[in-house]
Amino acid sequence: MIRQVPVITIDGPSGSGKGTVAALLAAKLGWNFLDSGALYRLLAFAARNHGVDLTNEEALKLLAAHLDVQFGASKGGNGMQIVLEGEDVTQAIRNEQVGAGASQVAALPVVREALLQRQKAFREPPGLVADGRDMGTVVFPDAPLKIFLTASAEERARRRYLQLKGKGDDVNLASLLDEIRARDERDTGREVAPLRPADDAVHLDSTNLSIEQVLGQILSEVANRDFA
Ligand SMILES: Nc1ncnc2c1ncn2[C@@H]1O[C@H](COP(=O)(O)OP(=O)(O)OP(=O)(O)O)[C@@H](O)[C@H]1O
Ligand SMILES: Nc1ccn([C@H]2C[C@H](O)[C@@H](COP(=O)(O)O)O2)c(=O)n1
Repeated sequence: MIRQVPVITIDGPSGSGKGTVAALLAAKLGWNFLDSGALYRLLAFAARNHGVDLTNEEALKLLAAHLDVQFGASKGGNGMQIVLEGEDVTQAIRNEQVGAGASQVAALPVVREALLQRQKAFREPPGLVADGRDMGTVVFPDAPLKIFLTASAEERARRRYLQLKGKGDDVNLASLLDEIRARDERDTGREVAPLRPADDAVHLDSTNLSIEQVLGQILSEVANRDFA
């Protein structure tokens, strides 16, 4: 029997910590890493650069199909560098405005279809850790381990506040909580590939867990499975 390249999916709402934990897990296992949210963020960012309206489905479909992006190791070697049309946008795509735009374009079926193969192509030996909203339900439904990572909206807003404040951004906790709730509503309420746990997902609530504790619990799940 031919074995498929193994995939571990980590889905969940914004700020639950899935990106952080997925990157650490991929590094620990020596596997590839897909930050699928970055693709939607890149599309929203590129649309703004090209003056494309976020409701213009035809233009977005074209832009998504031809997105000129490279993912590589960051110069320090401890993260990912994202280059869009020759420009390093690693930090520029990480604000809440781009996140909201990403959530808006992600609700369009033509956009999701245009980005689907690009995501599947990350499935390369020896394995893949993929984080997002529909990794376990749509993109890699046969993944042998699926995690659904959550945390309370208040805790997620607090984390985002600390993260952005740490970068020197001028942020307001109440506004961040509103933005997180609005994004949750859009991501869970859309018709196509909504944020929801796969039927066979392992649920993890990280509200009262440190990053190390979350990683430890996922590694226990990995140890219980045969990924050879
Ligand atoms: N368990 C945790 N405890 C405390 N802080 C955490 C925890 N997990 C993640 N964080 C911090 O919360 C912030 C958001 O985490 P991260 O970007 O990984 O979330 P995310 O779910 O990938 O969000 P998004 O979907 O918006 O990209 C980061 O600053 C990260 O260091
Ligand atoms: N698999 C995915 C990943 C992301 N999105 C959308 C919804 C999010 O609000 C937005 C930004 O994602 P983030 O970088 O915050 O994880 O992109 C999606 O629909 N499906």
